[in-house]
Amino acid sequence: MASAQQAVGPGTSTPAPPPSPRGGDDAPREVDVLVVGGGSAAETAGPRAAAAGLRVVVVEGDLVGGQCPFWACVPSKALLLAAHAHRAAGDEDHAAAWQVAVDRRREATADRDDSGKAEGLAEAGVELLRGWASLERSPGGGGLAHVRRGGPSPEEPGELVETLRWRTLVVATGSEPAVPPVDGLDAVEGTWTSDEALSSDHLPTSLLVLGGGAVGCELAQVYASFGVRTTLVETAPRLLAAENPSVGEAVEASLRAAGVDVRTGVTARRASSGGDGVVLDLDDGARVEGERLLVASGRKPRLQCVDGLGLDVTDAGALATDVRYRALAGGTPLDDVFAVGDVNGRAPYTHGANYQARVVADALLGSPRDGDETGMPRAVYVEPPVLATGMSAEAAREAGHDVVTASQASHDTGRAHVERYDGPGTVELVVDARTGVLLGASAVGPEADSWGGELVLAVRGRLDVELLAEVVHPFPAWGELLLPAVEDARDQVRARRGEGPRPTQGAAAPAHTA
Ligand SMILES: Cc1cc2nc3c(=O)[nH]c(=O)nc-3n(C[C@H](O)[C@H](O)[C@H](O)COP(=O)(O)OP(=O)(O)OC[C@H]3O[C@@H](n4cnc5c(N)ncnc54)[C@H](O)[C@@H]3O)c2cc1C
Ligand SMILES: NC(=O)c1ccc[n+]([C@@H]2O[C@H](COP(=O)([O-])OP(=O)(O)OC[C@H]3O[C@@H](n4cnc5c(N)ncnc54)[C@H](O)[C@@H]3O)[C@@H](O)[C@H]2O)c1
Repeated sequence: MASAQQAVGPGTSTPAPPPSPRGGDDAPREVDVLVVGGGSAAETAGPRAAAAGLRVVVVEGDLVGGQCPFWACVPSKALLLAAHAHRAAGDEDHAAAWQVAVDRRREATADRDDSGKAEGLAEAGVELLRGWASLERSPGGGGLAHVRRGGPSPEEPGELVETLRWRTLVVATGSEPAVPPVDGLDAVEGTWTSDEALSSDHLPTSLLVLGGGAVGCELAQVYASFGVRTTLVETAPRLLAAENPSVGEAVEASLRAAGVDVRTGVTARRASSGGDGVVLDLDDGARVEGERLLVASGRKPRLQCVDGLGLDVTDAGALATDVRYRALAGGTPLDDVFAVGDVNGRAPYTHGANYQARVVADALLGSPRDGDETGMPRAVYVEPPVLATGMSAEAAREAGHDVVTASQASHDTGRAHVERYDGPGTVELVVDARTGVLLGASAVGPEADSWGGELVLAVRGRLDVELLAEVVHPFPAWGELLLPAVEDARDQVRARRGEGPRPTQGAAAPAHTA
């Protein structure tokens, strides 16, 4: 397997805030808040705590900013936008368009120069210490952090540069690609994780994508759009399998339209070198090949630095936390150890990390509160994009809700008529049949990542379909799509209550009329 990202960075602390005091000549420096991992979560929590006068140190072994700006969200979105534009232009010069995309990706990621991010922390009064941390916790609370520098990863951290004493610890170490149990995978040349797929300048002739989650779907659409013969293999019966089925169906149609050979309901069993480069044997007897194999089969939290702290770990391998993101030990929340972002596995998105970090910052400032992730959005930036929030219908039923669902095709509204949109996409609502409260929703359609924000608010606000049916959207905005589905759900809820549907005033206008 290709190596993970290289250790980068000048290898020095960013000089800004005054150094924290030492406890004595040889005693470690003391800090109020130690944040391990300088990604999205740290960039949110650190400055908030420092602004309140706390001595905050962020320890980062790689790039300040973490995954999102350099290896994940930003480069993937830069490539996706370039890919959508290239497809829309109908241009056949894939090599030239790929070069434009790579240039845009470089610009968007500042060529992986994190100095601006480091300066941002310094300006916010946060001390940055570059290196890999390993941790100890004292029986009475607080503990030590040993920071080593020069090695490529927490497993090979390099020389000890400093030991700090912390009062409160925020573990924000993110996640790394998980390697699936596929025979022979380790021995095969030409495998990529998303890191390589988002940093390579090379446009392969063919690509195998293992996994049909967000990474697999987004990157399959990117590479196929630039003429790469792309095959995607997914174990589940559909893509984005945790969402309502209409999501996976629409995304599959989009990927197929971009030329991706989508194979769902099959598992890769064996990988070997041969053919175009890499060969995968699937459990349905088929054999597929590609110049590169992108392993996009999930990520696992990075827990190396907390080895030995006795913290609880979930079945999914994440740090267990309570609703205030306090780490648990023996089932009990610790007041001096928090875990935020991908490392706790609760909401593995940049906005999830940022939200949790805001909640933790409030606790650090003496105003603890529970986090509430109801309505946490899940977006996938294929074209047309996906926006899902709250529970899928299946998850709601499993949680014990009596559910009604209602849907509306994205091409069946005035805006679609104006834009001549006849592509895939559906809005689907998941409503509690007893209360009429919107439990969840998914939307696939043009700009759904933007107008679907209204569904996030509705789920987070626990709004009911009676109220939602009174919300008026401007004509001809995409948001008008919601009304027919909302009215359908409302009428189903009324019927369940024995109220019967009430005729709707000015009911959903025929799709293509003003
Ligand atoms: C390909 C891809 C695309 C994505 N696209 C999106 C998207 O469009 N939108 C979205 O919301 N989310 C997206 N995500 C998810 C998003 O990137 C993560 O949820 C987010 O970056 C998590 O932030 P974090 O702060 O928890 O961790 P990270 O950003 O991973 O930061 C953790 C940091 O900790 C450091 N670290 C680890 N161990 C130690 C240690 N012992 N000592 C010192 N430092 C350490 C690491 O070097 C790393 O920099 C994407 C993910 C991938 C893989
Ligand atoms: N737009 C976004 O917000 C965005 C974009 C990309 C990634 N992310 C985040 O990054 C993380 C990782 O995403 P991901 O897509 O890698 O993981 P994922 O867990 O969402 O999806 C992995 C998929 O791989 C499949 N799979 C596993 N082993 C397989 C095998 N042997 N053969 C065939 N299929 C197999 C699984 O069934 C699953 O559907 C997630 O937390 C995701 O939310 C977010």
